[in-house]
Amino acid sequence: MEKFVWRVLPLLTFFVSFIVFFYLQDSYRAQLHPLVKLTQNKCSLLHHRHFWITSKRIVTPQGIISGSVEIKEGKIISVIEGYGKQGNSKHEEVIDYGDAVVMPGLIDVHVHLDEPGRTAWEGFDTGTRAAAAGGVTTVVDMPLNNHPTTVSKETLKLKLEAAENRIYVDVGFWGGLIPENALNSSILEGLLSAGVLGLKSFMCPSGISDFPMTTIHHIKEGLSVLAKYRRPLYVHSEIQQHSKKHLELTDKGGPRTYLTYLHTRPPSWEEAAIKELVGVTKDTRIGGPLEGAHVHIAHLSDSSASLDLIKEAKSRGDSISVETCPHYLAFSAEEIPNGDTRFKCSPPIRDAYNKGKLWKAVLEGHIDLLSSDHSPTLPQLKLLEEGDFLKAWGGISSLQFDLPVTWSYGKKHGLTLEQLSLLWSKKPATFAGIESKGSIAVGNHADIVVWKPEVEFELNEHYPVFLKHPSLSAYMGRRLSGKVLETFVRGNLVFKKGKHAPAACGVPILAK
Ligand SMILES: NC(=O)NC(NC(N)=O)C(=O)[O-]
Ligand SMILES: [Zn+2]
Ligand SMILES: [Zn+2]
Repeated sequence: MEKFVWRVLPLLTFFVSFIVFFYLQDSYRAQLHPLVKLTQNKCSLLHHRHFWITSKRIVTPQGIISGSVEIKEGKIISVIEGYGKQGNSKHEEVIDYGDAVVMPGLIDVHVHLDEPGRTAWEGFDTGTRAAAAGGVTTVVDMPLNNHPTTVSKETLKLKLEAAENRIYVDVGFWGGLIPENALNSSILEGLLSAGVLGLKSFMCPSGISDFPMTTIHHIKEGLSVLAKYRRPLYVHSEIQQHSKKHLELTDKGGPRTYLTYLHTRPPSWEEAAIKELVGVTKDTRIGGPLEGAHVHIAHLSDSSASLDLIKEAKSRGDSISVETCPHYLAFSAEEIPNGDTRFKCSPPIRDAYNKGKLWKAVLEGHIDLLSSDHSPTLPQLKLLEEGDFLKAWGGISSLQFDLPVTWSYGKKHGLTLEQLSLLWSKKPATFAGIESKGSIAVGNHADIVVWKPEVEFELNEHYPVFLKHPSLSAYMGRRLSGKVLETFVRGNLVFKKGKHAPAACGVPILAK
């Protein structure tokens, strides 16, 4: 027995010290170099910091090439022609994507993440996981629906605290322009100095009590501060045109009928707002009193008079731009089923004729960029059971599907991959002032989506949707083409084959 103990004991001691040594070494490393450990092991599903991506279809500012992109420490350091080729720095890992499309990650500048305060509606964690799964590598968060709203440097700080270690893609922030801060330039300057990328205001009630609407007078005040910072004003451009009495008279068959809702918010609301705005944007021209300021029209739905006003202002040299959203390009009023409040948004989805004209404007370059206006809520506030279009929350949930939806509907209208990339990456980057993103070019962040435009899938209950409330999305049940395979944010592989990287390593983007 004693002999046996003497034989086993050294072996046992060896094993125990072996385990203790590795345990201690690991925790020692973790304490000394937490960032190094995080970067190498958790931020990315790929453990290389210097590698190549090669594909037969890479969307670059010079067109689609068959070639390779070299990525080092989160940045693009070279782009060369020739599938499978490596430049001077050979011997690095090469990821071969064959004929899958390699494109700049999408930049969605109009997203309501609702945190802090209404995390039950969405949140930084769920919203940015959904973004990563959809090839969206940057989102810019709206200043409302979160509580409190982002209208001062103090409330921006709450946003930043809530976002810490919880964002899977990079996130910028819009600040809110409301009557209170419009009349107090020191609050606005504080908010802009704290790093919001620009301001957002509403010309009609926002549906959120601590985000009151602004008149054109407040907007002028806001623009004079923004001119100094050379940052844009983002405007929900609708002005209420008639009384409640009038709304009742135009009731087209009760609150469950989509036409009833459509008639409560006619295109004349958008036209009235844009008319007032272009009266002010003339001062943004070079040499004008508001030079440096810029007005951006949120979610344009009317492709007639409103669009003409914007085109005229642009041709006169005003600093103005406009976006529309996938839901105005995918759906038309005629096809919205009675009571299906998933489709309620403001301004409303209009008829098929309007949609056709909107596509034409997109393809001809009159609409500068696309954004989701992802604005979820709780299922009970969407009134899915009741189906009351007048009382339900207005907002469409779509963040994860920006790419396949735009592609599926756009390709029928002749949308090219280069146009898709301009509308979803380059133009939004320029508008938001984040020039280090938005294109596959040397020196830029390696924010990349790898996807297969030809692969079709059905958005059914088996599809992995990462949004907080998948059932709210108007796209559920649709068959789409364009499957996202992998997403890189600053060289970190944050999403692959339905899985996210273990740690949320997105960073806040603050203007300087
Ligand atoms: N409070 C909101 O989120 N409003 C949004 N609602 C929509 N679009 O229906 C918006 O951007 O106007
Ligand atoms: Zn809006
Ligand atoms: Zn919105």
